[in-house]
Amino acid sequence: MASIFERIGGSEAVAAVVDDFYDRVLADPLLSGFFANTDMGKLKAHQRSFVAAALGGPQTYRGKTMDEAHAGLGIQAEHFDAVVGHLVESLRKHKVAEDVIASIADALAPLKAEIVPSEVSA
Ligand code: HEM
Repeated sequence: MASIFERIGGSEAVAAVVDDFYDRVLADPLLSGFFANTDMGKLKAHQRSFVAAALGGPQTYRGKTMDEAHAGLGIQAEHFDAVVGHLVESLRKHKVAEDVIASIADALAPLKAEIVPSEVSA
């Protein structure tokens, strides 16, 4: 059974999706502010890491946990959903099949709880 990575079309197709996704996130006024102080190299790495998480690829990232990396940034559910929405649009643009897109969205869903702080009432 082909991996999601293979079903998208391998590294070239994935690179094209990452570029398109990156442009969409930066062009979205809801999201661009989060990355205002992030340099471009780091931002590219961020989008690759996001796509890698979506593809369930080998976990090569050895940095902070997702909740440590995003603590204090004020990321809300709507921001997480908007980022996932841009990825879905990029995948559609590159003619990825809808069932593959659905698997990708499923793979990202569990990260939402780590990245969006829960609303704990004081
Ligand atoms: C599956 C979802 C995501 C993954 C896998 C992911 C991954 C990462 C990683 C690996 C880092 C770097 C941590 C470090 O410096 O050690 C990071 C930082 C960051 N992430 Fe995410 N992220 C995700 C979702 C989001 C979302 C939804 C937003 C905002 C809308 C966001 C905004 C940021 C920002 C602003 C930083 C700090 C960048 C900087 O250092 O300037 N991330 N993320």
